[in-house]
Amino acid sequence: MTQPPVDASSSAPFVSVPQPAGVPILGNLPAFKRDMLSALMAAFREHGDKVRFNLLSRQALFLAHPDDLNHVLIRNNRNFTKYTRGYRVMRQLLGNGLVTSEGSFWLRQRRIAQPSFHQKRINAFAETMARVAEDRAHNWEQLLKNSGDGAPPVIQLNAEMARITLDIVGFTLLSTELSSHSARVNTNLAFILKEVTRRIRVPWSLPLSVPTPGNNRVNRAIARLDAVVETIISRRRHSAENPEDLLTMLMEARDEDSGEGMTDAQLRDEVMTIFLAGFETTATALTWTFYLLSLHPEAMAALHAELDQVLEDGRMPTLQDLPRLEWTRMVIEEAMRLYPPVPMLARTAAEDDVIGGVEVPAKTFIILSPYITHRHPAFWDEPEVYNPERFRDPKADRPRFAYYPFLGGPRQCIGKSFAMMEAQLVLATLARRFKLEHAASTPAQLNVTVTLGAQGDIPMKLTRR
Ligand code: HEM
Repeated sequence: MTQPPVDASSSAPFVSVPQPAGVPILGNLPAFKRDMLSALMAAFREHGDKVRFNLLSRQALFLAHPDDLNHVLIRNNRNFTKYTRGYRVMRQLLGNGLVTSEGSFWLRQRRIAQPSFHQKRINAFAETMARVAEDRAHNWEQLLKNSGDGAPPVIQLNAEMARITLDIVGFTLLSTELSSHSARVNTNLAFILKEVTRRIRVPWSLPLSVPTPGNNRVNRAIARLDAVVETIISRRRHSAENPEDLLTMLMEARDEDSGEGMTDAQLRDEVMTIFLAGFETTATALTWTFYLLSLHPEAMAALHAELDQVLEDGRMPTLQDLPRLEWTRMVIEEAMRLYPPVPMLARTAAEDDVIGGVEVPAKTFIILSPYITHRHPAFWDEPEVYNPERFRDPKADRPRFAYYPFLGGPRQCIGKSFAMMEAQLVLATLARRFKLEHAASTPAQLNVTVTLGAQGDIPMKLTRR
């Protein structure tokens, strides 16, 4: 379902877009502060594809229709920048790396990083990805052995997945073993992402330099992550080895004009970004994939049947197996439809524009949400129902932005192919040997920060297949 063609001369003024009722002065800000994703969903259900919000002094426009997403992310992408409050807070807390930077500086950094993500390069990571998952599988075997004939051991799913994906990013992109830092990176990053979200939702917050107890806690978490990043960089600087990885590319990059390399601070920000973007997201995708499989035994049985057929004699999966691990791909894609690891994104309109027939003034804050568009009833039958079959045909007749867990356009996730290959290999490696059953009596609750995690963690009973 596409929207009627736009005739700019007959476009509707911005104020004609429906707006949910808010409170005096603060407008819709309190509803956002309480639960932004639910506020967006309620507004979408009531008002449809475009909803206007009043956020204290700023006007925001939420867009759910794939045509409008195409306009913002591709057609007129240059007009939609990351100069938003959210990215500013992320920049303060996590630095000015690939995710948060803008303009010619971003483009230069993206060009430096791009070769590390070429398909050929990524293909060479397949073995490492499967091996890291296999190492974790040995650990799970040990847990099962230790439990003997007693109650099956219970693992914390997200922590397990984060450990695996952090190690994969470490070995493949930084040639560094990171699992010993896993708990520290996980805890501190989770805390910082929560803080980023809190700061975005309040009208103002004190700069980090003001030593309040809250700021001190944030600064300590940043310092702990910094210490891990600094160890990685300084070890490399003092090492005789020069592996062909992303870290080397970043360290050897020279400015075309000045011939200068990146400053230590910039290098730190890029490595921190790889932490932020490269492991938490894939861990979240795998967590929801396993969780949903545990709630849908028929989907789990289909997965096991596929793995038994493709990985004869229970061998480890390889790069060559990926095209035949079709159901494995489909359950991951359906999990990312229902629980996209990045549930909401924002942009700022640099200049006046017309989006889907509506005049949008410069400085309007634009809100996008894969979580909501992935449930758009015009593009998804029974959107709340778990059904991996939707993804059997990769060329299914859907508009480009009906499904966009990795975004699209120039700012599309640089790690898209890396992440899909990693998720398929990790899921195949683990699911061919184990069955995970949800071990809590109540369903997992969402924890919405920059990413879409579960509150607490998701306990899973571990058994051998
Ligand atoms: C399932 C896993 C993943 C999902 C769903 C995901 C999703 C996304 C999304 C939605 C964005 C756009 C963010 C924005 O506009 O602010 C993004 C950007 C990015 N992602 Fe991913 N990502 C995943 C895995 C990865 C991995 C494995 C890496 C690296 C190893 C990575 C590195 C990046 C980087 C560097 C950017 C910024 C790109 C740029 O603006 O040039 N991501 N990702």
